[in-house]
Amino acid sequence: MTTGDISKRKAAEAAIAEVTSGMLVGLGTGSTAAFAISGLGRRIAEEGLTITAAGTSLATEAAARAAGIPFLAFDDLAAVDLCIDGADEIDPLFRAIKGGGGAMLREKIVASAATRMICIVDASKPVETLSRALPIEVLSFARAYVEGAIRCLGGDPVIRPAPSDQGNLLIDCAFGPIVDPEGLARTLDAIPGLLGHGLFLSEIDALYIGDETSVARRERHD
Ligand SMILES: O=C(CO)[C@H](O)[C@H](O)COP(=O)(O)O
Repeated sequence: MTTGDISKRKAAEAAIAEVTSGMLVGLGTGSTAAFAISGLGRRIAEEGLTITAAGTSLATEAAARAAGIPFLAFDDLAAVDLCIDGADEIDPLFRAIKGGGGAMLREKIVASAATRMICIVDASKPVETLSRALPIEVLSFARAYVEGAIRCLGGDPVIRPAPSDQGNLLIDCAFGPIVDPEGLARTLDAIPGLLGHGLFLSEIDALYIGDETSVARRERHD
């Protein structure tokens, strides 16, 4: 296991300690969330933990089912007790870029439905200013229009070769340092045909940062 994997696993293992029987747990997508899924499967087998899960991608659903975690159909999801998910970058105000795995649309729905969201990352993810390319999900019919709108905003759109779980286009948009994430999110939310983006600005309540030997836990204090 790489150093990064050890760090991700430490963050995930610390976060799943917050899960208690009876919860509906939103499970994220990606390599860090995968450690949370396997850890919850282990707790179900060893401790008799009883939970139901909702997933943020088809890959997560398959992994959860393989781990023995009872799963709710996505379109039956209305409210989630606790969401546990990774991030690609997160700033000191708990504003994050997600969607490296292309799952940010479902991730945003699950996070928004959650009473509490925990973000689990390794030490490479915290940044002062969000700046990595921002993933967006786009209706194929609106591709040229949305690409043009992104360029007008100073972004450089690059289409991914594979579509989203919903069959839509995934486009990474490099904006450079994002100094006003709230303003950019408002602008993106208003573009017709743009179905979702990876800016998570208010959803995250707690952050677990793992490294090789320890985990730092921080709570959001608004
Ligand atoms: O947003 C995501 C997937 O859409 C992931 O949480 C994000 O890409 C982090 O992935 P990893 O845990 O593999 O570093």
